[in-house]
Amino acid sequence: MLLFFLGSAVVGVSLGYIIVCFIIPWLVPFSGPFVLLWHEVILEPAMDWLKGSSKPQRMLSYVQRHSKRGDPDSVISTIDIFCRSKEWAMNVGDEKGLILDKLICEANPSIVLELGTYCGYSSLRIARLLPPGGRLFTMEFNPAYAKIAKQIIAWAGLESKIQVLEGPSGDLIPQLKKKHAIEKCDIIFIDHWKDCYLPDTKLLEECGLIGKGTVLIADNVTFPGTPDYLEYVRNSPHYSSQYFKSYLEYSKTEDGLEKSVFLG
Ligand SMILES: C[S@@+](CC[C@H](N)C(=O)[O-])C[C@H]1O[C@@H](n2cnc3c(N)ncnc32)[C@H](O)[C@@H]1O
Ligand SMILES: [Mg+2]
Repeated sequence: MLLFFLGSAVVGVSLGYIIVCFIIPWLVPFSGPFVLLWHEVILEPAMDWLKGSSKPQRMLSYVQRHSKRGDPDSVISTIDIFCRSKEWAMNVGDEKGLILDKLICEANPSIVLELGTYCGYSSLRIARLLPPGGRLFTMEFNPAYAKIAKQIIAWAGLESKIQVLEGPSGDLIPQLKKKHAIEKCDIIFIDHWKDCYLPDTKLLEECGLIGKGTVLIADNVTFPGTPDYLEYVRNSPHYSSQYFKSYLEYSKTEDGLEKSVFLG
């Protein structure tokens, strides 16, 4: 009887070990829902509990230990290394990031608005490519994320180009013209919660912040997906829209960016 229990325990522990160490890591890169479930719902809370810190705090500390201060490219690649080798995070990431870089360079924007800052990864990607005098306004409603983003931005030396606006986009967008003297946005990078893409686009239109030539770049239009937003920009006579296929950040699941130019 004792032998039977001991044998079952050994088999159970071995099976658990194989699942945790081999099967899950093998599955994770291939399945989008699995990436989010494993990293955000299981691994992140476990790491928070074990380390007594949050993932953004661990990312900041990794950046401060491994990147060159004042060098945005070094900070960006250090965050990518952290996310590929340590902990997945919801940055636009290195693969879609290259597409984003190209779209920013093509538009040569003076005023960029970003919806969804998180730790400031995409803010750095965008701001480092702005022409002299160019400014990025980025909105974040989670104060803990905004605090880390400001520290990462300062570490990269880009604080003079980036203004982190704290609060819900729905409240901040109507204040942009008066409070920040913005006439219209040249580029809007949309990367906050997916059900906000469409209402915030319509709000930006109502507030006159989208004008002829404004380029909307929306992340994660395939995964997790933004069907109502895509339906709107792809069928509206006011937009010319194009899909850029890529992969969900730090994974092998298909995702992409949608570029939509406002035609007036
Ligand atoms: C996917 S993350 C942004 C990632 C970032 N753009 C990057 O690539 O590095 C989305 C962020 O948007 C924030 N967020 C979601 N909905 C928001 C809203 N309505 N207003 C302001 N921030 C929002 C979340 O707290 C989260 O930090
Ligand atoms: Mg995203």
